[in-house]
Amino acid sequence: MASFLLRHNRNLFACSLFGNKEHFRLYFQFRFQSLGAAANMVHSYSSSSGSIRNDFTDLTCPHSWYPKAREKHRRVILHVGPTNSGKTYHALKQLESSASGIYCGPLRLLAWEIAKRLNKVQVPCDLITGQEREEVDGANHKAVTVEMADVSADYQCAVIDEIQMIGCTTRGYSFTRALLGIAADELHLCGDPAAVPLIQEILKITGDEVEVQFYERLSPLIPLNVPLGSFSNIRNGDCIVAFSRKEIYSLKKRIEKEGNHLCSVVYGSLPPETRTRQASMFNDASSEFDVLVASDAIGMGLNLNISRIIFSSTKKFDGFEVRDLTVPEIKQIAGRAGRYGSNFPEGQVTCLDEDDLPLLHSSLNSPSPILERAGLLPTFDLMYMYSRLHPRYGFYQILAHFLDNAKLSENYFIVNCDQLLKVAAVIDELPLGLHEKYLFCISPADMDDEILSQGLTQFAENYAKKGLVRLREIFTPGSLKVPKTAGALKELESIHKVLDLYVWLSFRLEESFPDRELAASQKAICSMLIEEFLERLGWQRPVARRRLSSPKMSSSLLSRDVRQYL
Ligand SMILES: Nc1ncnc2c1ncn2[C@@H]1O[C@H](COP(=O)(O)OP(=O)(O)OP(=O)(O)O)[C@@H](O)[C@H]1O
Ligand SMILES: [Mg+2]
Repeated sequence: MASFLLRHNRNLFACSLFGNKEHFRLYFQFRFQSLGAAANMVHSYSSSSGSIRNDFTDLTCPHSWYPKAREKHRRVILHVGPTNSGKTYHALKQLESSASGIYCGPLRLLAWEIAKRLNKVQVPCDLITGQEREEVDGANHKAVTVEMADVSADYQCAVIDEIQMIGCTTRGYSFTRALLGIAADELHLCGDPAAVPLIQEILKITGDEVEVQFYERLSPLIPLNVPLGSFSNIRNGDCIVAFSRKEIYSLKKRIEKEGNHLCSVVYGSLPPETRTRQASMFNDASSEFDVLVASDAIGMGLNLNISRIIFSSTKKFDGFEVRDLTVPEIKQIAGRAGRYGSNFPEGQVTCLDEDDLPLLHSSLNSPSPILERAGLLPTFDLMYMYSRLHPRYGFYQILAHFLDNAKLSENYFIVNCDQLLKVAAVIDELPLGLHEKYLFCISPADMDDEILSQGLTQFAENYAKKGLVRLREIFTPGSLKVPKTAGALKELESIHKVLDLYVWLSFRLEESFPDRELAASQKAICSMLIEEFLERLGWQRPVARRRLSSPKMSSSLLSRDVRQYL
């Protein structure tokens, strides 16, 4: 029975994640309600049109996918205003004082920050992300990344942070799911005022009660009229923002060569635990790492001890083209300077290049464009029901059909599914059930990363062959080394992502990916080696400040296939 369900149920990971019978029971209840809701939707569609039956691509009523939330009359409070205006702070106050609750954030770093904060004020809080599960005794609260929001549980209070990400072209659907699906008496949404009209429009149909609270910035943010000038003008508390790994490392080297500062670095593809430690070192006034070089990975909600943001450029490559930063991007990033309660009561913002100043100034003075639509992805249940009508279709065809034929109301768009389609194209020939294919497709695998794509393919192939994937089949004995070049560093980051993917799969297909602990320990070694590289890079003070010593590695290396990249 259990293995059957593993093969067919998208939300089962919630059961293996929370792992008890009660959740199993709730899960079934939810699942059948959900299927029932979708079936009703189909029925009403066919009866109203008379001609089209079983149109599972009708996504015009996504609120009806979440019957548990629809049973509630939710009080929804929108906390909106500029960055650093106390939006999250006020929502968290409500969460802290509630008997049970959930915080959903866009970043693992934010979920970690909130879990730590709640536990510190004696509100036991679990931390759940796609790859972590830290349970605290007696916890009735959870801090999660938004993808992990549990729409089958009942909460007194819920917070969805950075709600404007509902318009994100890739992750928007997770925010929509949380917005429509979380069954809470009180739902607090924090973010940019640009999201207000859309949220109000979407929630008109749910019967929820919506109120809006506006906030003002708590400490001043001053756009400077002059660029940085010489690197000798860098000072304690500065954060330089750059948009490529190469530039981040070159800036770190350049600043450290001047001899007065040490730089922490934070960027998206660093292991999250490394990012957290780098950010903590920078935040710690007693540490020697007093300057931060970061990508826009710092741009959301984080509270860092930054006095001045310096944009190395106001253009970035977004995967398709080099384009100007948008108004919300500039405001979010600049908003990290001079956080209320930090070491710097006033924030400043400038650029390296004088030519970038006009865009910086105009963006800081402009409102973000009003959000028009929220992201959506067809649920697994809908795709499953559609697949039963077309048993010969692979997952790729099913997904492509939904993308081409989905009917949407004007408040929604279907998110960019390029990554899902890339994975589907690779695994569709394997003898896997639809749910298993779906899982591999939504896993955190960037198919443009060659090592990661190869890791995912090997996991899927081994799983299809034997139903069991031992990490040692993918990794062979050997030794990971401290990278010596930027290229080797990038490869180690990718290896970390392969291990991360194993851990992610182990939470969803628990019996088939049994080596979670081994994968987690290898991830930790990767992070330590990367951190060692970061410490060795650039100018160093003579005193060893190493906080982490690399353990002797006995075994664990990538198999021949992946090792060729080392
Ligand atoms: N009333 C308050 N008393 C004490 N500290 C506060 C108060 N309001 C906000 N803060 C602190 O100010 C900082 C910024 O607040 P918060 O993170 O809530 O801002 P925000 O509006 O959510 O910003 P962002 O848009 O960047 O997420 C945080 O460190 C928070 O703890
Ligand atoms: Mg916030």
